[in-house]
Amino acid sequence: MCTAITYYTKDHYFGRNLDLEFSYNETVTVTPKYYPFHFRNGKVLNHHYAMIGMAYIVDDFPLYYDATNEKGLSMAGLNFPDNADYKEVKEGYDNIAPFEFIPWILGQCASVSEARILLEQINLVNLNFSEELPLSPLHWMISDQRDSIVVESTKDGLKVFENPVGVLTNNPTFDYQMFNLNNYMHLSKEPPANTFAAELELEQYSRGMGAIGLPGDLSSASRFVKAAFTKMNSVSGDSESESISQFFHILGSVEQQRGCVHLGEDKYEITIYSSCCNMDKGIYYYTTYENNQITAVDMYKENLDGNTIISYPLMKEQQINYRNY
Ligand SMILES: C[C@H](CCC(=O)NCCS(=O)(=O)O)[C@H]1CC[C@H]2[C@@H]3CC[C@@H]4C[C@H](O)CC[C@]4(C)[C@H]3C[C@H](O)[C@]12C
Repeated sequence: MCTAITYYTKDHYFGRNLDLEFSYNETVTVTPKYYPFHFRNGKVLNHHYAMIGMAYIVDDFPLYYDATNEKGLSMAGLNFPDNADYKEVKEGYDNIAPFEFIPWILGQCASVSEARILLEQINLVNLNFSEELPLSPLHWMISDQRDSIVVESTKDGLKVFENPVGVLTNNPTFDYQMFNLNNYMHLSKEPPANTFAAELELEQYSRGMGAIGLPGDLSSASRFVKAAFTKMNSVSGDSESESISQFFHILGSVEQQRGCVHLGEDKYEITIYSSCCNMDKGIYYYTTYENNQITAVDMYKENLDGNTIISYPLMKEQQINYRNY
């Protein structure tokens, strides 16, 4: 499972937790403007927006999990098991495989409203990358500096939801996640008043009691509520340091600690990495399960007029700042 969020201060930020029990060899990947994207439907994008994000590179193709382009448009794929339904190739549509979806949108669109136009033409097809990399059931959050939408291809067809919360987790479908927030409208960052029974002398014995009932488990429906509450009530300064610190704390509220979600045998879900991309500056920050220090890659330090993919392996070991050695 995963959680993606946006967060806006002076600048705009987009990122996610990637939760899983294993990892491919994903790297922070910059695709410059002249890298030719060959799509399975025969189209080629020889010139497109550059992008930075987390990708697993196979046969010189960047399989992006999440990315941000030069305009700040950002997109992340999150697991959507049993609900995702990809279609047969359809005449008259842009037939795009799920693994091509991020390059297709981020390569060509500068904003969510431009993405909406391409989405009207899109048919997500059931085409895998290779025998070894089968189709993954995904849904996507697409965000810019103002808006967020969620795209889900299910048995009912392709749906695009407005996402006023700027949060996405996994199952069930997005309309449920939004409706479910109604159940929590009584939660508050303020101390509670006694509305339980006037004759009882109930007491506020601790800070934080206004949000008693906020889910704390790691299911996707619960993470959606927890992340939404944390993000919507978030307060931080607007400097780069304050903004990204706050961002990682919001993601931290729904991170997976090894041991709490058992997947059989000796397998456990963990938050493999957490990312935070400054959409305006093209800087991709991340931490990993065993490296709490933030590492960053700045897209604009690369030659974006090039045609070959640039890839930075993840720093996965703790960088401890020993003070008396
Ligand atoms: C597994 C991840 C979602 C995390 C998650 O939610 N895990 C909980 C599982 S559960 O919900 O608890 O069951 C997703 C998110 C993005 C995905 C890649 C997208 C590109 C590419 C697409 C190809 O088709 C297959 C290989 C490919 C590299 C994909 C592998 C994998 O699928 C990735 C990493």
